[in-house]
Amino acid sequence: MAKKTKSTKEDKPSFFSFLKNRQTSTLVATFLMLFSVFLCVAFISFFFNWQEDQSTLQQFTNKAVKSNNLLGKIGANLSHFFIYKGFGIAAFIISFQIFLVGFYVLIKKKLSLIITTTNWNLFLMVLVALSFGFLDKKYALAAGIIGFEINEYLQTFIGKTGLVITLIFLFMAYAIIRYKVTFDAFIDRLKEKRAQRKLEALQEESVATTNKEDIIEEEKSKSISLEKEKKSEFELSLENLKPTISKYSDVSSKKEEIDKDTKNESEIKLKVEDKSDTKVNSSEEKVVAIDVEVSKEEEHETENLSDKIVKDFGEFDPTLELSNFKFPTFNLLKQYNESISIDPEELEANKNRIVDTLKNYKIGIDEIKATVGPTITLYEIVPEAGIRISKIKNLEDDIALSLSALGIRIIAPIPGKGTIGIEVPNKKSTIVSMHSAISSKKFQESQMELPIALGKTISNETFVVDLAKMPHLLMAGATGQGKSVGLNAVLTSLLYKKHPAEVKFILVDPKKVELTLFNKIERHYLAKLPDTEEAIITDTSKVVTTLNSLCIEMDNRYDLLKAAMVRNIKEYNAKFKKRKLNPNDGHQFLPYIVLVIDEFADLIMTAGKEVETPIARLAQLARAIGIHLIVATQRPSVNVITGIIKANFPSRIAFRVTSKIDSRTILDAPGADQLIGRGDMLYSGGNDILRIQCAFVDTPEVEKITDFIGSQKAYAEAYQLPEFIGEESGTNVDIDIADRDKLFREAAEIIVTAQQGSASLLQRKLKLGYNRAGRLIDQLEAAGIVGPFEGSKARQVLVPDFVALDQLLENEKNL
Ligand SMILES: Nc1ncnc2c1ncn2[C@@H]1O[C@H](COP(=O)(O)OP(=O)(O)OP(=O)(O)O)[C@@H](O)[C@H]1O
Repeated sequence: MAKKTKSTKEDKPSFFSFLKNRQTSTLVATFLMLFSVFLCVAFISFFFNWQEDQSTLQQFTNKAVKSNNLLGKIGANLSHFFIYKGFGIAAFIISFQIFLVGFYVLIKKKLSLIITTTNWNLFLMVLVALSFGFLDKKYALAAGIIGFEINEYLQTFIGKTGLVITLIFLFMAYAIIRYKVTFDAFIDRLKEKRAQRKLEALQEESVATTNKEDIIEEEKSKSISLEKEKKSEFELSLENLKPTISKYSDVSSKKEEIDKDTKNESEIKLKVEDKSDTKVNSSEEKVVAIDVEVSKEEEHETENLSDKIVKDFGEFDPTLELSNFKFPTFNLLKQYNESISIDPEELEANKNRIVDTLKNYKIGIDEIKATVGPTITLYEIVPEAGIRISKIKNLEDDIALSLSALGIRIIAPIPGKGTIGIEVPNKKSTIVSMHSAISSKKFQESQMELPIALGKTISNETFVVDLAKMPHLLMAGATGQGKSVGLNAVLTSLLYKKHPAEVKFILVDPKKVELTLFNKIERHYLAKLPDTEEAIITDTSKVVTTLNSLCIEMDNRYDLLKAAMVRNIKEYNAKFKKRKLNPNDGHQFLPYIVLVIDEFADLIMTAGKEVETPIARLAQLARAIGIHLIVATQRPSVNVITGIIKANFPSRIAFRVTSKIDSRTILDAPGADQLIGRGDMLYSGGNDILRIQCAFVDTPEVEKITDFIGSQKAYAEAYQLPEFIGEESGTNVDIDIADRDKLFREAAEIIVTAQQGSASLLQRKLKLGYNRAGRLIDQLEAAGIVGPFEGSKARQVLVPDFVALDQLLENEKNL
């Protein structure tokens, strides 16, 4: 059937079947090619003579009229028809196409190809005519009437710009569809050129190292593959009607050709590899190719979870809850006239007295220099050569007596200077205001953790110390010498520098009146025990509970530090801010806690060891976890400031005391008995003793500051300290299993896991109120899971693991 159809098709005489005859086809081809030459010549001649020939066009048959066109009247008329009336310059494409058709016929190209190229060239001709028509009218001949008219027509519809865009599109469409010009092809061509250049360069070098051969090989394969692509593209454009399979077979055959061609190029490599086979030159070493496999780099994450959280949410900001908190302003503090008045007469008189007195003891002076401070003037003496300092030191009291002035202190020698200092009080002392201390650059710019502006030194410099470094402070002084003012100066400094989120105070004030003003800032800055009304502690029994609670807080904080694997609160908070500690594991930002105890002697008198033990424990251990103690006392006797306390309070402040013994108790040195009072103090930070005039802050100023802070938005409640259950709350009563808390099992597991029997742990982990956590601990004790109450220490856990816990609870049920 198929066969039949085929034969009928073949039998039907085709329009172009005469071309099958080789003679006719050659004839037609020659005619077409010559005709195209004829047209081309006529067209060229037309451009030079068209104006003169215009009149001859109508008189085609008139022999008398001659045409200037090289090809006579026929040439002129044909040119007029194709160029003037037709497509202008683009008419040359017709001449070219006719030549091409003739050529294709001659070489027996397929008819389909002839038709396709003809169509494309006609399309191109219209496009070119259109483009020329776009030019000015004076170039009308370039576009021909058809080009011009189509142009005019289109311009009325899409305007000039529209036409330009359309033309660009049509030209691109022509190039893309006909020649397959694509962006990829363009890139490939560039690559091909580059590869070719590299190949040439490498060949020039002709260094036969294996490495380079590989590169050449690579480049070659690249160039081959590119060439392949190029060839196949070319095939496609010419024979785009060919079935795909034939195209592939072509490519493979071409590949072989290419391989042959490129054989020379790969000569360098072949030489190296063939060495062993040919054995032409035995002296040449055998090169064994080595296949190097580079192990893949392990992938690494550039950021961990905490970095990601910090990136997304920023660092943790502890001040966020009270982000609008405003620090107290300077104008809340009173300003005094603080310019130190130097009275030359006074200076001269004092100098003479010093010189005369020393002369009495046969001590000659080489030099004397005076430094005037706010309360005292320091006279620095350089004794004559040969005078032993110990002599002056021994005469200290006598000299002071001879100078017959209150508050004289002799420093022999001034540490690090080799001079002798004699401090003589000024007749007119100057008040050092808290304003000047707080507003000083030194304080404002300090980067300390807990900066305190204590006052001014003899050289009138603001004295700023870091409480966090102290780490605890002992303050002593007889009544009315400026202790309370000193405490207020410490607290005020911290209020001016630290956000409520960063520091919390626990204030113990047995006198009940000194620190009451700070009640106003309870929810900002104070810490207190749960379920207590007043944050400021005035009751001795509560002091004991608070101290023990603080010990629990200390233990809890140490646990947190341990879990966070850091050594101190600063590192811990930095880690927490960087979101490296998970709040779900109980981690939280830890504020510094400053415990201030006024009238410590009173406490020791009433509570004795009960107070001393936790204070000593805190003083010994609390520095790393941000709990700092400031203890003030009127009576610095040895039974108040015991050895164990003294040992843990390296920083001490002594206001004026009544006896040398007291001075020795507090400072381990005399001098405090020689002070003049009213804030005149000695500060010992370990080795040196400095004389400082304490900054003066009056009660109305403190009131203004606390009012200023108190009027601002506060936290919902004061900072909660962990509850401490006194011994009396420990229970031995058996609690009925049925009455147990629902969370009993969970609580037991937490306690066993942590191996630490504390109510605060349960509070944290189970998010419970203190009372419920306390009850749970009682129940756990009754069940024999935790041991009895042990004071400030966490209870012992009696069950080592879950297996033992399960067993214990199972046994209970069977009872
Ligand atoms: N730094 C100072 N500058 C000037 N005057 C001061 C200074 N410190 C204290 N004073 C004066 O001394 C008086 C008593 O001070 P303060 O109340 O601090 O004494 P105190 O040691 O606390 O006494 P007490 O132990 O009896 O409470 C103040 O009212 C003030 O006039």
